[in-house]
Amino acid sequence: MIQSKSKETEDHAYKEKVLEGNVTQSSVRSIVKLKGIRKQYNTGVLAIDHVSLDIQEGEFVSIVGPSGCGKSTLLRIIAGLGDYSAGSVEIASGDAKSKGSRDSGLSYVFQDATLMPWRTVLDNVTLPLALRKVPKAEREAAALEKLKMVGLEKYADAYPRQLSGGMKMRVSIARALASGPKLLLMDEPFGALDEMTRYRLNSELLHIWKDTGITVVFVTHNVQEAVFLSTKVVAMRAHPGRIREIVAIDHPYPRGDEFRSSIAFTELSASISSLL
Ligand SMILES: Nc1ncnc2c1ncn2[C@@H]1O[C@H](COP(=O)(O)OP(=O)(O)OP(=O)(O)O)[C@@H](O)[C@H]1O
Repeated sequence: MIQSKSKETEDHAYKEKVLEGNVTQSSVRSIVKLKGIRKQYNTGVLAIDHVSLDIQEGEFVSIVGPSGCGKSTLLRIIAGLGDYSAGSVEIASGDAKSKGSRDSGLSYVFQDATLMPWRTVLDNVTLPLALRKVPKAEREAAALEKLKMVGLEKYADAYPRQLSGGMKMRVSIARALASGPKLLLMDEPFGALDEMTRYRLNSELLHIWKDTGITVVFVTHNVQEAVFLSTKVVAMRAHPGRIREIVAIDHPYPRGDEFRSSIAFTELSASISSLL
């Protein structure tokens, strides 16, 4: 008898192949496909133009570029949170223009943790599931699992004011993961954190990425952060925002301090910085 593999097993196997750099053209599945995107705001500002980008399942893609080059505009378009003036957006099997983020299996993490101060950590993480009418026991179990993933299960009953900046961001990430998205969009999530905390959260994020098999699109000003995290770095230039170059970061995972202090890391960071 032929047994079909479960979706989870298939996703895991696929992810392992991506991590090993062992994905052939025929096994690659696009999760984000942007073609010729142009966005002109009604103020007349042409934020981005001619942006085409293909992101495969399981990738960790960072977008870097100078302030105002359209990174957030692009991320919002992928999320279905903002419209565009020309081009096409396909997210997995849908078009971001017609699908809200809640329906298309994606979550968004902002620079500010945006937690509700009157709700406990657990109640903040369960919120997206409560809005979807997921039963209480089920949503609390899912939230606790994600809090455990970010190392905060002991703080489930705490309030946001009792947490440090890094802990608040972990809660925000747990909340984004609670609905089990396939695609995680992150807009400068660690921009406000000190360097030590940022390094720690970078490593934790890579663990989560590996464990969940999720695809991540990550906006940052910080070229070193992009190189450390990513399978691929998208370097943008401004006025209007366009993709200057897409640089593959071939260094294997898991990545740690030895990668950060390597010559390859320094060279990649310098060559990407020179593009901006
Ligand atoms: N709602 C808006 N209305 C009008 N113009 C906007 C709006 N949002 C962004 N812009 C303009 O579009 C351009 C791109 O902005 P965007 O915020 O996407 O850039 P960014 O690369 O994310 O910048 P930063 O790194 O500073 O956050 C900028 O010139 C900005 O002023």
